[in-house]
Amino acid sequence: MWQSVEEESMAQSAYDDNDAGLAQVLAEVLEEVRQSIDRDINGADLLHSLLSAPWLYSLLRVYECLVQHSQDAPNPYLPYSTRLSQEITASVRGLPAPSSDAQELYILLKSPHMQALLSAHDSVAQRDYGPVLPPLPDNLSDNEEAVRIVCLVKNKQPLGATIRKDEKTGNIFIARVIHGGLADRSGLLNSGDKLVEVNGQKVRGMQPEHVINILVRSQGNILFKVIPNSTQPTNSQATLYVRAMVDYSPLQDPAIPCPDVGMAFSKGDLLEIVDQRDIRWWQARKLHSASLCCGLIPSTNQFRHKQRELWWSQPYQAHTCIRPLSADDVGEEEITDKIKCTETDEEDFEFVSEEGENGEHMQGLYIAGFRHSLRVWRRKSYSKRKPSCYSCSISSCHNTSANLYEEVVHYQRHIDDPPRLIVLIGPSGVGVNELRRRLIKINPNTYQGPVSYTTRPQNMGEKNGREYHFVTKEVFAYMVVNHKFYEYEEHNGHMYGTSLDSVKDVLDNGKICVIDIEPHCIQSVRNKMLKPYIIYVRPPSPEGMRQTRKDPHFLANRYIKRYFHDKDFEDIEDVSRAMEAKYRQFFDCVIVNEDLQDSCMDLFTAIQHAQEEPQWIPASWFTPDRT
Ligand SMILES: Nc1ncnc2c1ncn2[C@@H]1O[C@H](COP(=O)(O)OP(=O)(O)OP(=O)(O)O)[C@@H](O)[C@H]1O
Repeated sequence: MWQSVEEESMAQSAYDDNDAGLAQVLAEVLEEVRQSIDRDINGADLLHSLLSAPWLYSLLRVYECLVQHSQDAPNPYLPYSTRLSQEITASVRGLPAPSSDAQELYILLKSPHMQALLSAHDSVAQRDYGPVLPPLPDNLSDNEEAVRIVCLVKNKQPLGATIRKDEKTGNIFIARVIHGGLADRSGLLNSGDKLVEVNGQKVRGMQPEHVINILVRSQGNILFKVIPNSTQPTNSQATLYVRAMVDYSPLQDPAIPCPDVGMAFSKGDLLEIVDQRDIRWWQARKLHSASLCCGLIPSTNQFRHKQRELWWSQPYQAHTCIRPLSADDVGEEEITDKIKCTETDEEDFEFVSEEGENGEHMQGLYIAGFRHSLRVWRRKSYSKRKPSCYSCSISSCHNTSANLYEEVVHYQRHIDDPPRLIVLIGPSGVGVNELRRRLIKINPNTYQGPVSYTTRPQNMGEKNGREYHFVTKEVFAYMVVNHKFYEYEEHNGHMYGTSLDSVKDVLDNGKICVIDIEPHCIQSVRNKMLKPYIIYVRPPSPEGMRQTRKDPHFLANRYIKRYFHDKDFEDIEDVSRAMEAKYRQFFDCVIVNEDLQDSCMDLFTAIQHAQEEPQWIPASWFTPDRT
């Protein structure tokens, strides 16, 4: 704190002035009177004897003690900041040699405008801005002891609670209080509380819609009379973090008890589940979302409910926010399931069942592709391909995962852990190979690809274990049957495959293994050992592709190169859209490959991020035993 020399001396004198006692003043007056006696002034003698009287000095000492005490001890009745200011000034006064900063603080706090400001603050802070509750009615009978009167001030936020009606008794209950909502934050309304009155109107026997109308029409304060639920279930379960595996929209879910408090989410969203007390409907919020208020999401029990076929046989009925609930309604058997994505799509089913099936089945189902060796085939195959996962509608692709959610944990790779596997995915032609190739070329000591297996004969100049592991058909078949490959296929009568062990070899050598795979192979590499970080390479718009892919060409077959055509760009965009719709829940990162240099930088940054910063990974990959 800076202070001029002049200010400093003023501060010192102000401090000294306040310190001068009355005794000093009296001593000076006494001296004056003594001089008056010498000058023979009438009455001076009398005044001198009066002022020198010991009792006067005793009185003065008592007075000074009282003054000192009142200055040192802050007034307990003063409001907080004024009192604090007094405490500080008293402490400074008590210092034998206060520093210049302490003196400046003293002057500041003693200045009239600062005291006025503190006083204004205290008077505002002391004012009660809460609503004034009306007095309790006098005529409350003895058996109404447990009644709670709750007054909430209506604002633009929803109440954050739902109600239900017990059809047998006509009673209205608070069905659910949403975490982070107005009712929850008040702490005064709980699920199971019986609603007796709203704004003086008895609600028993009313339809829930009618009660809602009363609430909607109310202005300002809303007065609830409730009988608290004495058996409040405690939320003992810890917060659960999950990744959504499907898209969900409460507005299209006929089974949700109240679509208005439902929370929509998309595949890949990270959700924080804060309340699982209701076995069918959990309360969750999206991670990194600005809103603290939770929403209802279907629980995994709801999803797996055995009666879900029942729902499909029933006509769709739009639900209002308030659903009358009969006593029977609470029975689990009555609740119908509603997750649209449980619908079995034959083609889709075929697609996911691939994992874990035996080799022959896999072969018959799907032709995997090796981007680095057989991309020609894949490009051709898009145009020939029958409607499959790439072209089916988004809704029919909901069944990619058998689960609604995947539990996740925040994971920070330990320095001694092997690097995470880096997986690149993208529609053929988007530039996955180009990016991977450049990454490895720039830093071959850090990045490496796995060596694949093949049954084709070894060419001149090739070395076993460098270009390929050259194996017999029998060995290859044995490896297929034993699920050694995460990807394999036949080309020109020869088999090609990449094994999980080849990937592990690279990782065990401390290098970052970078692979590019077809998306349907994701599940083959998603495991605890490899902890893959999946990067999706997305094409820019067709116009962006056109601008950046003027010169590049791709191999139209093994020997002939051809330039991209407009149709290629449209195809790439279509395939990309379908791929994302089906698999985006598995993507950890998305890179739009427009400018090649920028994309290389993005890829490099993403890989660094994956290896060095905390990431959400499936809980099943986590090893808790590391300290
Ligand atoms: N951002 C880019 N700008 C310009 N050209 C690019 C870009 N990305 C890739 N290319 C070029 O596009 C062509 C196709 O790229 P690449 O072979 O990597 O595709 P791919 O996704 O691996 O598909 P496939 O597996 O079918 O080959 C190559 O000639 C490559 O150099």
